[in-house]
Amino acid sequence: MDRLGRLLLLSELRVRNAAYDVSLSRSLLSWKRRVSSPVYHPFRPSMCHSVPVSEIISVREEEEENVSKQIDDEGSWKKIREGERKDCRQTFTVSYVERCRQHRWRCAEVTFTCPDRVLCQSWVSSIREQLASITSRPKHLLIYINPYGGKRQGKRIYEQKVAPLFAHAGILTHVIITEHANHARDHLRTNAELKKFDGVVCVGGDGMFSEIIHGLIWRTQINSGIDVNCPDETLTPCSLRIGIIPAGSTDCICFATVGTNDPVTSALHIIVGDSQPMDVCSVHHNNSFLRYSVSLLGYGFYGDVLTDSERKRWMGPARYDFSGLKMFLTHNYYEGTVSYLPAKGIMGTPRDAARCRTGCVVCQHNGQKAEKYELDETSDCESDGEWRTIRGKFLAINAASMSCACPRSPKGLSPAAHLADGTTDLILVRKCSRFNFLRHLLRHTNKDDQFDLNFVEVHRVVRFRFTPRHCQSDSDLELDLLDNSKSQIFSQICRDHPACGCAPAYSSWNCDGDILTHMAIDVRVHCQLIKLFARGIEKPQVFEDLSNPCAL
Ligand SMILES: CCCCCCCCCCCCC/C=C/[C@@H](O)[C@H](COP(=O)(O)O)NC(=O)CCCCCCCCCCCCCCC
Ligand SMILES: Nc1ncnc2c1ncn2[C@@H]1O[C@H](COP(=O)(O)OP(=O)(O)O)[C@@H](O)[C@H]1O
Ligand SMILES: [Ca+2]
Repeated sequence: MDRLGRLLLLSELRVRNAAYDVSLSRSLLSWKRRVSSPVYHPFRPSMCHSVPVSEIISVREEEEENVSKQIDDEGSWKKIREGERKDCRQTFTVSYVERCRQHRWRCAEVTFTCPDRVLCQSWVSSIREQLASITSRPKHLLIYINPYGGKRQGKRIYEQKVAPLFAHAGILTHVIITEHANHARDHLRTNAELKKFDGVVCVGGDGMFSEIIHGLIWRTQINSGIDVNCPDETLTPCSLRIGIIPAGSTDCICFATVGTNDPVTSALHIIVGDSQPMDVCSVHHNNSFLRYSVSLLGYGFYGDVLTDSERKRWMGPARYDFSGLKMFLTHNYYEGTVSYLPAKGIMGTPRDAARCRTGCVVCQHNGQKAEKYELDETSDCESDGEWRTIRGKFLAINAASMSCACPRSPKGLSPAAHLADGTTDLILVRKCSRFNFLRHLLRHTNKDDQFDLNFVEVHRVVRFRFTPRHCQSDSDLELDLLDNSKSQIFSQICRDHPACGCAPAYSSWNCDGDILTHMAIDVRVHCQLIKLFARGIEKPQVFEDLSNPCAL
């Protein structure tokens, strides 16, 4: 009955036949073992537990079987029908989030036995009331499943691991199994009745997530009358949150926002109604819109790996390792010009030791700053800054709008990048020996700093442009994918015959796992344009007991 954490209910109930003092406040459900002597028992299992109300999944009432029976006149047990005995003991079971190793969440349960039915109902209705007052929880979700993503397990993962949890939490779902590429994107753009839903969930990989954001962002801009072809437009943030059930090959967006690629953990973050804002880059070519990106925009190495791996989809996720090794050995470099606008007046640098974690203050600070710039039309943050230009030969040009942590590289391409700070980390890897490039790559997998090498530089930017060296005229810029792949095939042959001395002129951009059809691009970061059902990676709970009010 109050907002100050005072108790709504306090009763003596039983858990596994032991007496507990159970209390409910607006924020916490706690149960503490009653002890006759205050002597400390070092070997007794933890006697006090508490669960934030925000992490309760559901509560259900059930009659306790053995107490609802009684011996009849002939001396045998008979079951009593509901309502026959007012004092029959009742139980209620609370399902809640339990944290396991490596950021995994599981659904745990505790059953409380009440001395009578009235008290049991009072507990169940009080907990339900508290849950109903959490307005951030989704009630109706639109779900897209890519049956061909990753190891082709999307449908099975959803049906076996996720659907039962959503049903348990009372979430209604509308499920669409995609029949072709861009099915989800086009459905979101035009057909989906979005007003009916509190969120969209994709079951698949980064490519599938990309489809969802393209559908949602496009629809939101059209509804607000925004010209998506103009790179200088301020985009309208999407109101619907997006959930990711990982069932793809890299799943870096899920890994970098949750800390693990685990369908149950993701489903639980959706159920509890988490919200994590995220930056989105818009990619334009000559004032026409190409794509959005949230994780990696990579030219050179990662572009070539993706182009090569697309032909090996049948290999599943292993295609990236195979093509990665092949492109490492091929060792192509590309000439071009990169211009960028450094992020000014923001907190954080790409070489920070601190990481973007749940409730990140850097994201909050920079997010508020970006919002202020957008409200104040007289100050244009971009004209305040100064463009810088770098010309050179690069093995890789990567823009990481977030860490891009994934199981292959748990710290990611840019370990200190932030999910929602309105910037992207531009990483330039200049032409170097194979040995040095390997050193750089290996450092993605160990504690050493992958930027601490004299052929690597990294800049935190809000906008950048790239022009490949041989792209001087418009017709060159419009080289299509076919020409590009042809040039790669010929250059591959030339590479194999060093006498020719011809190196490939062009790579392609890998945009969140999609190949772009143009090389000359203009990229701008839009701070916190979308929201996910996630909370960022949680900091390890070292002093868990101290944060537990029962322990104090
Ligand atoms: C020697 C080991 C080097 C390991 C280097 C690992 C760096 C990994 C950084 C990964 C960044 C991933 C960014 C996300 C990209 C995704 O959007 C996108 C699409 O994902 P989806 O298929 O789930 O839809 N995925 C990708 O573009 C895949 C990129 C994966 C690159 C793997 C590269 C492996 C490199 C292996 C080099 C081997 C050299 C060995 C020499 C002895
Ligand atoms: N039913 C479908 N058939 C074929 N391709 C699809 C289908 N649904 C989605 N796609 C496409 O498959 C691509 C890869 O999907 P994704 O779920 O990211 O898996 P992966 O991580 O293995 O690449 C995406 O670009 C998406 O557009
Ligand atoms: Ca960012």
